[in-house]
Amino acid sequence: MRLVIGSDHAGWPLKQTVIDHIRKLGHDIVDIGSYDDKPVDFPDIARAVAQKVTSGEAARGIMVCGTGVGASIAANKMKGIRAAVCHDIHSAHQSVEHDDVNVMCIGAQIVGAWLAVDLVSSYLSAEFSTDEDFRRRVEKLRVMDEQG
Ligand SMILES: O=C[C@H](O)[C@H](O)[C@H](O)COP(=O)(O)O
Repeated sequence: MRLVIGSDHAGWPLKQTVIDHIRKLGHDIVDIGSYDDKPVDFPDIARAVAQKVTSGEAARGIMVCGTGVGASIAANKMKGIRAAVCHDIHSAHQSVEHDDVNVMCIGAQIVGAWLAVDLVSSYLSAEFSTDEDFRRRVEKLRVMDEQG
């Protein structure tokens, strides 16, 4: 899978661990920054991650900020994005299976490296269900994106 990852300064320390893990899993990942602890605004990075996903350049995205919350709010402002903070394994895979989440957000101040890589593995191995209930609900999300 081709992926995109971004972080703000608070997420940056965890980001490289996540990237290394994703590469070991055999995925192709583009790192759009940030690249150090210099303060940056998470909406700018989340927007860039979202654009890579909505353009089709990446199948899914990952954002790492302090809590994952700001990143998910920002990414969800972008049409076509279904972003979620996932700090437990069940949410990491069910968010894809039921909700077709395409940007997973992680808080580097909340989870450690071991949990982060397990979250990412769960997220990447999950597929959107073919169940018509879940398809109908995600279609309603798409309509909300279009019409409010
Ligand atoms: O939801 C927002 C994120 O957790 C940010 O990473 C956080 O607000 C950054 O805070 P600071 O600029 O104090 O490091």
